[in-house]
Order: sequence, then C-alpha cells, then structure tokens
Amino acid sequence: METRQPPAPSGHVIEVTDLHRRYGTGTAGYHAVRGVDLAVGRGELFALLGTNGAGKTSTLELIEGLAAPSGGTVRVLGHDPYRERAAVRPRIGIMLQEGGFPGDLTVAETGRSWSGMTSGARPVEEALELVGLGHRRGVRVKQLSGGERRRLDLAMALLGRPEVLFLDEPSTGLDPEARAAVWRLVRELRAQGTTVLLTTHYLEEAEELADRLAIMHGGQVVTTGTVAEVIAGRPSRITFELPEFTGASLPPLAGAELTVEGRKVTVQTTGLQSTLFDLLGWAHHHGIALGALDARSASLEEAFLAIASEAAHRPEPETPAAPAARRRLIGSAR
Ligand SMILES: Nc1ncnc2c1ncn2[C@@H]1O[C@H](COP(=O)(O)OP(=O)(O)OP(=O)(O)O)[C@@H](O)[C@H]1O
Repeated sequence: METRQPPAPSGHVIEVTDLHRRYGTGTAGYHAVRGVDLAVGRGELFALLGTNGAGKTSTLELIEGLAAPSGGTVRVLGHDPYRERAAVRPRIGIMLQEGGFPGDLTVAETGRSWSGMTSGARPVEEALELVGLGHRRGVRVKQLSGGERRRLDLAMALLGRPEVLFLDEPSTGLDPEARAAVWRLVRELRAQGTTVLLTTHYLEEAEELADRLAIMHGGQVVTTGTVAEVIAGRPSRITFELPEFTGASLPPLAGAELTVEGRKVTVQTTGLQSTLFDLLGWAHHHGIALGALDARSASLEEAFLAIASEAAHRPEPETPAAPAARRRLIGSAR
C-alpha cells in the first residue's frame, strides 16, 4: 500500500490565481494567458476547453510546473510546481501533446527507461496493459501508429500511479474504439480518486468525462461550471422547411426567435416543449407538412460555439506589461 500525502490545506488539489504567461518581449511579445483563476478539488475531473490558440496548453504547462508564470500563483498539492518541483513531480503524471520518446527504442524499453526515472512506478507491463499496448511491447516506437503513440504517452504518464494526472488532448488521433477505451480508463482512474485536468477539442469528451469545465478564449476563462451549468439558459433549436406554397403566415411563438431564409426556418427557444406544441398545432390546423423537422435541446457544442462567438466580439483586453523580474522566462518552454 502506498502512503498518500495529505491534501492541500484549502482542499483544492490545484489552485490557480490570476495566472499570466507572456511569450517574448516588447511589441513582438504575446500575452497568451491573461489572469486565469481555477480551482480543482481532489478526485475531480476538470476539462479546459477553448478555441485554437485560446491559451489552454500555455496554462496547463504552468500548472504542470514546466515553466514559471509571468504573474500570478499556481499551487498543486499545496506546492508551487515550478519552484518546488521535487515535491510535486513524483505525485503527478503528465501526458504532453507530443511525448517525444526515442523512435529506436521498443515500447517495453521505453517503459523500462521511463520506469527507472519514476519513483514508486507500477510494473511496465501493467501500465502497457492498462492502455491496451501489451501486445505491442516488442515494437519500436517509430513503428507505432499515431494512436498507439498517444496510448504509449498515456501509459508513461500512469507509470508513477499519479495522484494528479494532466492530459493534453489525450484522445487526439485515436479511432473511436481506442477513444472509448481511454475514456473508460480515465473514468476508472477518477473513480480510484485520481484528480484529472485535461484539455480537449472534443466537446463530447468533456460532456462524457468532466465534473466541471472552463472555456478559455483569448487567454482568459470566459465560462466555468458543470456541463449543465454551462448549457443552462442556452436556447433549444427547432429547424424545418416550409412547403413551396403556404397560404398561412408563420404563427407568433411566445418567447421564441424566428429566422427565415427562403423556405428554411430556424426557431430558437428556451421553452422547447411549448414552442413545439404551438408550432405543430399551427401546422396541423393549416394542413402544412413541415419538411426536415428537427428539434433539439441545447448541447455543450452549441453553448461552446455561442460563448466563443460572444467572446470573439468583445474588445481585446489591455495587455499589462510583463514584470521585469520575469522577463528572463519569456519565450521558454515550447
Ligand atoms: N513559444 C511561444 N512563443 C510565442 N507565442 C506562443 C508560444 N507558444 C504559444 N504561443 C501563442 O500563445 C497562444 C496560446 O497558445 P496555446 O498553445 O496555449 O493555445 P491552445 O489553446 O492550447 O491552442 P490549441 O488548441 O491550438 O492547441 C497562441 O496564440 C500561440 O500562438
């Protein structure tokens, strides 16, 4: 039995306050992370979502302790992951976007060399079996498919039985079956008490796995909460096509917003059932067949697209100057 160290005093395994990251200096510099606050509890699975370039990886790397922030604080298991690396590193597992293991080593050799650098490592065979790579142990890394390499990255992140697992786009490049297997494994790890912070472009992945999530845009968190909280208040959508000749004009639908393009009608409503009832009643009364009728509740995808589009239309925040003492760090870690 391994001994687990006590949780951080706040009860949060990950705590991020007013985090900033700036690459480069002066006018050529780029302020990629602009005041991010996050808190992740023990055993929680938290997903970081965002558009391309939103700052997810830049944020994740700071939380993993791979670079120092330009401003703000990060605490992982009660420690600064950059300055107190020795205290944090043995207790976390990191799956980067590119593991970058030497191509000439076999899968088993990679596991053994990684295991030699990992304290309290589980047997290499066990880690490979967990991700379904046991049968590929004798194959050189360069001969693995993209999806198999992702699974090797995950196996190596799991070697040290981490209390906190960081997954940067874990299922990118996996086929649907391998993705489902990774989801099962992540759920099992979470059920065993592992805290997981992941970034993903797959909204379905966040919907399936996340207890809570944050949506980033332009280096900031624009929305955070459970999937239900993020979706709440977003309108449901009804779409249909009117027949070519309709004597009747569309009915007033209380609380709904109609958009008509030619014969195609889109109705956005927060009261899906009553709007649908009124619409179908009108169609029935006038003997109108609504073509390609589709009615669906708001999904995380719709909420994400709406939130990203709202955020994109907001003015860019002012870029505070990077503190001089931190400038030496700028441009590192990529
Ligand atoms: N080393 C670097 N130097 C300068 N700019 C960088 C560097 N690394 C990242 N950036 C910029 O910082 C911004 C955030 O990048 P980051 O990789 O964190 O975004 P992301 O949300 O992970 O994006 P994606 O979903 O595309 O992976 C981007 O505009 C990127 O071009």
